[in-house]
Amino acid sequence: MIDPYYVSLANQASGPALASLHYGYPIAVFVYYLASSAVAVCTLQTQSSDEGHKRQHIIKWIFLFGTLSFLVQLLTLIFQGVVQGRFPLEQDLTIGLLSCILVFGVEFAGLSDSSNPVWYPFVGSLGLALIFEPIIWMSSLTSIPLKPFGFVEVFVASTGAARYLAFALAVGLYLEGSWSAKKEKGTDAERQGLLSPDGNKTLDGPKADDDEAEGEQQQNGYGTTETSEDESTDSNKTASTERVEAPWERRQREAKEQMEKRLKEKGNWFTYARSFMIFFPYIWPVNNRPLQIRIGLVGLCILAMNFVNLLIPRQMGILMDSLSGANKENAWVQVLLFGGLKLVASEAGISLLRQWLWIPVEYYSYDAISTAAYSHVLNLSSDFHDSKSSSDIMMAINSGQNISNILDSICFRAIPMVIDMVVAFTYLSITFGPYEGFITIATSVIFLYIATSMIARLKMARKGEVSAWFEEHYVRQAGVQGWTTVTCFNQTKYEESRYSKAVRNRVTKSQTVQLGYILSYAFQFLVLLSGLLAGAHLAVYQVLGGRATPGQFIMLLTYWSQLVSPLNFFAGLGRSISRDLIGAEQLLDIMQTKPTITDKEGAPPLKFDGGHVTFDNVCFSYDNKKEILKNVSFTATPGMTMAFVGATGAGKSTILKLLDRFYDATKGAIYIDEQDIRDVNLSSLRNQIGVVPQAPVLFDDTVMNNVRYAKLDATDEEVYEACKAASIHEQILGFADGYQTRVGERGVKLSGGELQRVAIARAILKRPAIVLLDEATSAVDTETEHKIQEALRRLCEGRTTFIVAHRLSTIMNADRIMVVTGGELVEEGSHEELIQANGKYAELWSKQIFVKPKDKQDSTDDKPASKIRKAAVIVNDLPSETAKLELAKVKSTQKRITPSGSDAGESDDASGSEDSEDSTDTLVTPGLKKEV
Ligand SMILES: Nc1ncnc2c1ncn2[C@@H]1O[C@H](COP(=O)(O)OP(=O)(O)OP(=O)(O)O)[C@@H](O)[C@H]1O
Repeated sequence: MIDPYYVSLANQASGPALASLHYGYPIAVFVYYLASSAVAVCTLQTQSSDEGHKRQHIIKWIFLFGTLSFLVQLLTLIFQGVVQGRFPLEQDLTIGLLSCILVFGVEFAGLSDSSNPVWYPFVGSLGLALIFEPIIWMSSLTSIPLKPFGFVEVFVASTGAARYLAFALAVGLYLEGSWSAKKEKGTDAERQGLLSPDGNKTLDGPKADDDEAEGEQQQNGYGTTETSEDESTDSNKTASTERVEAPWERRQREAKEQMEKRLKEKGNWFTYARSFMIFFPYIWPVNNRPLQIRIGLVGLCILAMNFVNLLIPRQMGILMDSLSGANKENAWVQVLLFGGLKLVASEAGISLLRQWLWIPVEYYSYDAISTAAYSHVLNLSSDFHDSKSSSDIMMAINSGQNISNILDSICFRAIPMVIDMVVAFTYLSITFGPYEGFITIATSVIFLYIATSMIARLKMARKGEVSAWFEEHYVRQAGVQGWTTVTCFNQTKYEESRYSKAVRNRVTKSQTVQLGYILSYAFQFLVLLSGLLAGAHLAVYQVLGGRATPGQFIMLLTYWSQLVSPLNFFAGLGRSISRDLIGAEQLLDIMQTKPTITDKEGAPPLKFDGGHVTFDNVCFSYDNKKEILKNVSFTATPGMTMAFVGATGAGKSTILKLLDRFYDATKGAIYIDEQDIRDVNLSSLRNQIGVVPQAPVLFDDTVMNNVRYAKLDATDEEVYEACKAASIHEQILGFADGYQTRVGERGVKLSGGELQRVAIARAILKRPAIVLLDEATSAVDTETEHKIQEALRRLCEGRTTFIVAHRLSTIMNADRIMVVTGGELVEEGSHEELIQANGKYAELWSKQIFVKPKDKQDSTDDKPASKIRKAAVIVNDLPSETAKLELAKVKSTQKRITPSGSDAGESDDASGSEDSEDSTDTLVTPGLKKEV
């Protein structure tokens, strides 16, 4: 048997065909491996959740064996070279073997790192090896005369043959494993009945098993009593020790899940990346020719920079040679050229030009993305804003920067760096021969491999650090924000110790991470240093042999120093792109969300004609599951005041939200002056509606600007008039800076009553045609309430008004009162009519007017009367005369309906109301339409 390597050893010049085979073999395997792995990653095959191949372990060791066999052959070659004094060794063969060690070593590492690899890159590499190796043998046999075998030759030949057999075995094992896995799958599926025991149709085999297991778990889990005590204790333990997910972790997890979900939907990275094309008009200045020209020039600058990066080390070499006399160049001219090149490459050269060209483009995209995202968010509907926290939305809008970062990383850093590296590799290979090129590539590959795996290992530690950092931040923020609570409960010491613990925790974690990074950098540096030393030795060897000049040696060193930063950059590129993608994903998610409340195409503006409002069989659900409003129908004539009362959560505020089109009815329709509000222009509808919400939110601005927000072009006089009408003018003048007083965040510097009156002033300034009051008089004292009612009376005068109220005394004069229960209108009528009807409203009314009968009964013996009276005042704010009158009405109605006067509590209530007489305050006049 003749081994090709032996034959090659025997011949220094193996011919161009064999030489190209020696180079071509590892290159073909490596290119195939890289390309097929890239395809596997891009088409998401690496994310498969199948079980790993059962022969993976053994195939992995075969790869290691193959790698070692190349190493053994190389060592034998060196050994033989030393013994026979044949140096330099045959270049093609040596580099071929070195490259094979590198390529199969990388594949071995890849196989070791993944528990469920995509197989075709590995199996295909083995297939290529099985094709190439016999061709190399044949080629050697035909191009080289045979020589007799010695021990070394037999050893080398056996090693090659063993590798070939091992590779063939690996392919066989792979095929056998896949085939038997398929068979098992089939058998499992065949063994499964068409119906599972619980009657559900069985899905595919393993999944069905899982489902069954899950089913069993469920049977023994929630809702059963069979769990043993130990188990339940264990599960309790787990629940109590489970760490609560921090908001930032949740945000990141959700964005990552969203990204993975979308990736799966899209099927591969290419279509996934295409969904980001939505941002294209914000990144590429579509209609801006000057900016487009700038982008073109930036591209030229990048290419020029690549060229200068190539020239500088070369020029340095030439300068050195001119100094040492190795060439005949004028050293002065060369040093000038060198200086010129350095200047061109410096921050004051091409870089300056590139940045100057780029700045307007960069700000164009920031401007375009941020404004578009902000405007999109403002135009999204209530369902979106209800489902997202404001901080999440804020973060997403800021994520526009992430998209620019990705482009910046790829276009301005990755591509030029790849060009730099390819040029360096080619230039070094040409100047110092292919060995030097090989050393450069090998060092780069090993460096990248080590750096990326170290970064991956540090990921957990880094996550812990970020988590600790956020915790520190939250503890600090909670302490400062909740200072009043901390001080009231005298917990300063507790907060101090909590904070110092959080800081200590963070510092410890940061130290671990920092140490990890330092060690990782040291290790990466060692790899680069080894490569540099190997390359430098080789170069020295070449210089001493007269095949290169000292200047070229200097050039080599300069190139190496230029390689370090691209390599570091590439090691972290994957991580930074995936981080930016997660950020961009949040923005993409928002930009792809369509508003649910939109104008119909060509919707006309609302033609207002008095404010006739009709709800026609309106049904509504927030989540399409629970029905919140059920067949709500009513009509409000122009100028009418309509009140909604009922238990909390009954759906009162929802009715107002539908009218203002924060949501659309799921069934039925709402008409204003006989126009379906869905058919008119949204802006014109909202122009006609003024809302005074339960908890008005003011901007952190002056009182003047806050009121003027309702009508941006209102004069100061108009604002004063509105504030006078809202009975707040005098009070504002009493503030330190009058109308220029800042109200603080969300209006915290104003009292509840002031806040509500400013909100009313705003609504008055807007002069709406329809007024919506959602609990506009809650949580204020009687005196203030009186003022607010006064203001409201002016606001509602002559306008169709809808009021939601819990304190019935504030709406008893409304034209029509609707009682809402569980999303349905159960009663309607005026106050008098509803009392007469003695239904739900009368029940609510008597509860409010007769003030806590049960408490009173329970407590009369052991509680001081003053306390009882105080409790009464809070709810029953009718004056004694009115209270007596109302009481008489309710009592007479009850007597009429239940002549026996069966409810003893009611009569007790009556006496209770007597008690409250002297405690009731001045008349709270709702004063809307009717006087009591
Ligand atoms: N944005 C929302 N998403 C989902 N459900 C909601 C939303 N807003 C309100 N709900 C639910 O709808 C129901 C009715 O709410 P609504 O605010 O209309 O009640 P309400 O009668 O005005 O109560 P209250 O008197 O306490 O203000 C409640 O069960 C509430 O939990």
